[in-house]
Amino acid sequence: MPGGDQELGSYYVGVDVGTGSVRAALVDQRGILLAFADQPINQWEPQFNHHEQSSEDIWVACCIVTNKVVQGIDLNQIRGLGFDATCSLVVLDKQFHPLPVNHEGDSHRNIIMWLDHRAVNQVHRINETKHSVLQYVGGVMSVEMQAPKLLWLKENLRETCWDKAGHFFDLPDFLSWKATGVTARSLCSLVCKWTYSAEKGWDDSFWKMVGLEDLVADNYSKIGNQVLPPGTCLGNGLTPEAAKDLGLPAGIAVAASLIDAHAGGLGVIGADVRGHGLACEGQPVTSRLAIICGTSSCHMGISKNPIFVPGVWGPYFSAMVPGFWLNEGGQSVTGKLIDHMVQGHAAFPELQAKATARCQSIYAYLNSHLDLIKKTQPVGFLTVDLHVWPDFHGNRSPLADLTLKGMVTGLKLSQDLDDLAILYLATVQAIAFGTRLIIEAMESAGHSISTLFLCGGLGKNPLFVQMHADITGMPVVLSQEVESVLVGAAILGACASGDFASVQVHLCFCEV
Ligand SMILES: Nc1ncnc2c1ncn2[C@@H]1O[C@H](COP(=O)(O)OP(=O)(O)O)[C@@H](O)[C@H]1O
Ligand SMILES: O=C(CO)[C@H](O)[C@H](O)COP(=O)(O)O
Repeated sequence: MPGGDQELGSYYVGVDVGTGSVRAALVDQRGILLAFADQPINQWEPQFNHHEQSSEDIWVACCIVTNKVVQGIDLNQIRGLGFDATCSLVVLDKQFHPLPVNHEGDSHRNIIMWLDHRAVNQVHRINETKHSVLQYVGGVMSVEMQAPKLLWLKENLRETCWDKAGHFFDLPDFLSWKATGVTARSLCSLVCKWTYSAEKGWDDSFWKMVGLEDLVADNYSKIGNQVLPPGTCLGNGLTPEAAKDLGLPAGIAVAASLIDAHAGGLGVIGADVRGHGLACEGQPVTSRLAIICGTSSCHMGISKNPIFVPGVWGPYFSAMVPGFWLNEGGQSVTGKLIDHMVQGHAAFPELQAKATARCQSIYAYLNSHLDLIKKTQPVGFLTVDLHVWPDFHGNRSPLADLTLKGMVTGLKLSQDLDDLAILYLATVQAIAFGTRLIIEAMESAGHSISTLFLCGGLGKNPLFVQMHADITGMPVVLSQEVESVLVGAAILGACASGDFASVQVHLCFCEV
């Protein structure tokens, strides 16, 4: 965060709500992380492909982690707060109380998560309209976006949810509302998940054509009719009530939010890499692809002019870096797929026992086990006759086909730890090949990508990083600060405070 004229000793708090946990960090004016805390969050899967969370649970987790990271510091030094979160749909009634998004009527579960695929029929009908807004989501709307989920609620929970609803928020916007009482939405969420255009606003004809004309009738008050760029200071800042919950001073600046992948992208893509001897030094920022790898992977590439990439979301104007167009490729399950493959294997209990005995994570153990069994060949060759197709939850990009399923070929009768390690390797390789397909699609449409900037939980796995470098043939740059998504969130708070005019960041890097 260069160029600020703020006093030394100013701090910013970033809060990152991922799929599996909430994290907070205290960050100083150089972008250095001084304190970190995390807290797991609940998920419910009441039926196959229905994934739900609770906005109350998530707020409580935000409060726990924020209170922890500011312990022991002078609260007067905290100047700003920024949130990022997954793009899940939060439903509240007209008095801002949670409404159920399920047939059981459990209003605690008031979030349809981003990876929920209940609205298959609805998204199919939306895509059949071939409406022009679909050009800006790669030509095909994803079931993971908000319009199909809203239509599902209208068609399936009319009385218990739809008719009572007063506010539909993207999760990042719910958090900024909860902190400030301001219902303005971030340009990032509305552009990327709700079909809003930064240049033209809402398109009434789309909502009318898909059967959601009621949202137009009340001038979009339920889904947002005040839209602000990420990093804009909201209202009068942190309310006294939210300040008490979070353990922060009332009135500090709170920023309009970002979706989590976009915060990660912001945390790494504009980095000043001078002096580290990196191959990308001197190359334009548009040659960088930020990949944010957690439960899912998101591939964020920016351009000066709009680029239409079939099967890749966008182009979205100013949704991540102001003044640039964004294309967002993605794989719906990556970390979740690796966990699924490893935890479902017959040798998983043995793996857990052996990793625990060595005080290692299961992934560190598996990586060293692969090194043991690879003999003289490079580790990647262990999978010459075992292959995984990774679309266990459909394909987000570039095929944009939610009906696709996963596949494993080359299985044998044995199920020992060697087999588990090799299956894990094949899964990681399949995910990296998916990234390569996304890059190829982006390049055929006009992007020119030469370096990958990787962050998120999977960035902590050296095998995952190395396979991405080997399979794409591109250098992978990692931030020395592994929690880049949190740095992105804190940058928002720093901008909202007025201490910084831009969202650029200085970090240290190493190259794979
Ligand atoms: N140290 C690590 N080594 C290997 N994998 C890791 C490590 N830490 C996290 N992961 C993997 O990263 C994924 C979660 O990443 P994270 O960014 O925390 O997700 P989310 O933001 O979706 O909650 C999980 O699949 C987990 O197994
Ligand atoms: O759609 C997305 C971003 O546009 C993400 O996939 C979604 O927000 C989940 O993120 P994560 O895998 O980090 O939990």
